[in-house]
Amino acid sequence: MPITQQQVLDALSHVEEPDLKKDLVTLNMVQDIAINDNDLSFSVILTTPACPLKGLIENACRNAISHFISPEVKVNINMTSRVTTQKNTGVPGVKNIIAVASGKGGVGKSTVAVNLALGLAAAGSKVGLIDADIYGPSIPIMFGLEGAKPNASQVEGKTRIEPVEKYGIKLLSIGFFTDPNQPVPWRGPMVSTAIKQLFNDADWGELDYLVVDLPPGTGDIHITVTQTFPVTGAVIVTTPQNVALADARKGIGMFMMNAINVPILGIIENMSYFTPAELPENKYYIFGQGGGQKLANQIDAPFLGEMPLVKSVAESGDAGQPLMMDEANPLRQVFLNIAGRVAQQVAIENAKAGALPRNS
Ligand SMILES: Nc1ncnc2c1ncn2[C@@H]1O[C@H](COP(=O)(O)OP(=O)(O)OP(=O)(O)O)[C@@H](O)[C@H]1O
Repeated sequence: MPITQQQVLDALSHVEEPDLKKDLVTLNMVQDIAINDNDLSFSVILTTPACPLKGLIENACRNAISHFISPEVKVNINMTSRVTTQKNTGVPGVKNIIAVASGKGGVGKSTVAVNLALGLAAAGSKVGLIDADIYGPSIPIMFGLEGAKPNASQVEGKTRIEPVEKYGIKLLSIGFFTDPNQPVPWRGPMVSTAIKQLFNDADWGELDYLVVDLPPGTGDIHITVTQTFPVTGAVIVTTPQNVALADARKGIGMFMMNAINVPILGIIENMSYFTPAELPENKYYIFGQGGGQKLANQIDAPFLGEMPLVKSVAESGDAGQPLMMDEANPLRQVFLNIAGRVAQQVAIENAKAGALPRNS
């Protein structure tokens, strides 16, 4: 008996998307079914190319075909993706805005923002990065782009800024428009206007994720960004010390305020432990252990991962070669995992708001 399309759909309706808690057929994630005698092929449309559940879902599909139709069927699955979006982000073509924030300065927020953006891009997403840290923009240095000046043109009387492209992502920093040797005495309204221009006057094209590196703490820029643009969620970076965790909690409190109401995608703990290069198996928890995880538990948010304190991280940032660009660096995998978890949380937030693969 030849296999029918309906049999395939019935079999795959037993496969649940673990995060979205619905079956693949209901979610319209199964497409392009083609049957040729005993050969079956179809596509599964995931919610992000960085999906950490890709292998698990593929296996579950194979098992379902084998169990509900026949183990003899030769199955070819094309695992592809369409990043979901829940609302107009206010920036044409941009599907999701991810804010990266911290309570304290110097905890590695920019390092995380840069490598998160590159990690999402490495998995195949279209990614942009805004350095909104108006008081200490560090992204030009981390990308080796000091002194870079983005092209700007006038289109129908409006300024159009071309984001700079490097390492496969598009980026803009407030630092491209200021003199790095001069302090910039910004007033509140000037800050607000400058930040909005990075979003509104730039030609971002089509982006799956626009990562925004916010300044540390809570202030004008946070309010401008969260109230002007519907941010999909915030990633909070902290170190394990109690002082850092206390400040991170304040930052989280701001995102949770009614007037702001930005979902927390999760906590990333940086500088979790120190590992000397000559003793890679040893972990020294010099700032205390488990603080980031505890904070995540307290606010009922996911713990997205921990990053050790490693000399190569600081060196790569200073050299303008982010660690994600060094294929040999073992921390690269740590960031790919973190990027996968962040993308997963974005998809979950989008699904909560009713945005599923079929309608994004
Ligand atoms: N895991 C790490 N191991 C070693 N050095 C790190 C690590 N994370 C960050 N650093 C270094 O610490 C310094 C501060 O990091 P970064 O600029 O990312 O912090 P920040 O929180 O964005 O600071 P700011 O207060 O400027 O916003 C940088 O020199 C960076 O290279």
